[in-house]
Amino acid sequence: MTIASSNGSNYSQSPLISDLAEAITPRPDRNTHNGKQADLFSPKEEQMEQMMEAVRTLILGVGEDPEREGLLKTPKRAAEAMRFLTSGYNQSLEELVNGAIFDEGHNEMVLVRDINFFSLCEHHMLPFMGRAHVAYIPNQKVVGLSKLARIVEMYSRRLQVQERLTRQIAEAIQTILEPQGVAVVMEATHMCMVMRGVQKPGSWTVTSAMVGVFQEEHKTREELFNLIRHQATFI
Ligand SMILES: Nc1nc2c(ncn2[C@@H]2O[C@H](COP(=O)(O)OP(=O)(O)OP(=O)(O)O)[C@@H](O)[C@H]2O)c(=O)[nH]1
Ligand SMILES: [Zn+2]
Repeated sequence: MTIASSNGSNYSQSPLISDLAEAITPRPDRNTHNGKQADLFSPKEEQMEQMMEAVRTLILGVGEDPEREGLLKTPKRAAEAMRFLTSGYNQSLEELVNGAIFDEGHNEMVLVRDINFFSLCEHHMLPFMGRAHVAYIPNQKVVGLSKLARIVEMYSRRLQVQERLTRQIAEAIQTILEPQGVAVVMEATHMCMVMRGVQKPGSWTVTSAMVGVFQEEHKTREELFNLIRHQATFI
């Protein structure tokens, strides 16, 4: 059995080479200069301009003045922040794993507990955050431990619902390792339930996704939940 604990999110992200840019229809007025097609903006720059414009509209919408000194750079800052918070769209599982799969002949449970994550709920685009616990029972092959945290990071940095996020992490591990089983448990607090709406600070949502032996065997699930509950005293 292997247990690792992680505080997650301090590694750098992949460069932002945007797939999203392609999904946004180019604005002909921006691409035409003196009747000719001019490459004045790369898709990424154009997308950034559009996001900044949207933030200016929001600032106006709340009754503020986007020309006020303190708000002048806010559209740029907010657009860059949003890009970072959704940077998981620009990563792929293959790139992220980077071949770090090892044939160790290890067949006991591996658990990385307490992986911090931050995501955005797709309904309100407000943060939800908490801890992910990721376990699998190998079928000979193991993956580099940090890659489990990176998978959590990649799917978290998107517009999400917690249930889908939990399932996508489990499916990704199933895809890369074909293990005997995968379990993902996520505990999160949603700002859309805390700062607005029903306003319930202190509420935690727990979701799980169980695959293979974790789904089939009660004993294996029980072992997992004991390990998640167990407080580490050795660090
Ligand atoms: N299942 C699920 N629901 C979520 C998640 N994040 C936010 N929600 C919920 O999405 C629902 C959206 O409900 P709506 O009635 O369309 O929106 P709303 O009027 O803003 O809802 P309230 O939050 O109740 O004020 C709310 O119940 C949120 O709590 C999530 O990760 N999973
Ligand atoms: Zn929400």
